[in-house]
Amino acid sequence: MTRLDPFYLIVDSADWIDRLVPIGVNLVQLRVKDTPEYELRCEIRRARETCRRNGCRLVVNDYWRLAIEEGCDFVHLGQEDLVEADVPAIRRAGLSLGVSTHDESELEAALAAKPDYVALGPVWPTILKQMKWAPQTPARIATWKRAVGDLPLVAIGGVTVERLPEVFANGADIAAVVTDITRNADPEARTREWIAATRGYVGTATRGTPASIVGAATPLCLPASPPQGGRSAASAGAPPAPTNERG
Ligand SMILES: Cc1ncc(COP(=O)(O)OP(=O)(O)O)c(N)n1
Ligand SMILES: Cc1ncsc1CCOP(=O)(O)O
Repeated sequence: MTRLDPFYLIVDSADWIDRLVPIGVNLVQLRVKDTPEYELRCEIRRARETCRRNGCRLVVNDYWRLAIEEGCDFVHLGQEDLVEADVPAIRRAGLSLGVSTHDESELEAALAAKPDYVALGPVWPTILKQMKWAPQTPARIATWKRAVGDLPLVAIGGVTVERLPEVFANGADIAAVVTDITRNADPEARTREWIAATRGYVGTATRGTPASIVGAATPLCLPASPPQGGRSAASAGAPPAPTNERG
């Protein structure tokens, strides 16, 4: 069991990971949308190598098959992804699992999958994406923490450095962030602020397998270009990938 860092950065490219992880990020999610598989595989591979070099845990959002194939050790699934995913296969491959929740029935479904963390969101309004759910409010973090007990609880949605004391005071173990960093005028400086503001909360969340023991190094991809014959070099010789790689 390793500790999950209380600062959980979520970004949409390996470029962001190259830029921010070396500053001292210990837990990062690659959340890429609407990208062809060959590019995704390259993004995951680059992200994984940067994280490996910097001792950072990499969580791959949605694409659990690619995460397994690329030797990653942590995936995040939303509720729809969870229904479609082969959770036993994820576990057999040794990956840890985080799951999104927005209401009680989703929490029940998430807990049934025996995840390594549960995420609650959006705690505050978010500008990242349209949400079907009203903001949960910080008080709801406390309700969720009572329900999940020792399981690490991630608070997500509208979280800023200034809101961190409220996030942790209500029982979250981990605060996840996108736009407070990526849309800041100085993302590097904001990342440093996040790191400083979360150090006092290190040591509460402990699920997951050490990154260092999972997956072997594989070559990085060349800059994204469509593979010959529609398959990436990494897939050549491997069994045909399912048409829908999304977890
Ligand atoms: C830590 C964390 N929490 C929640 C989410 C949202 O996941 P999901 O519900 O699958 O929505 P998308 O990210 O796919 O838009 C997350 N990615 N990470
Ligand atoms: C992906 C996601 N799921 C719940 S809230 C959210 C967005 C988080 O982004 P931000 O930190 O910018 O509000």
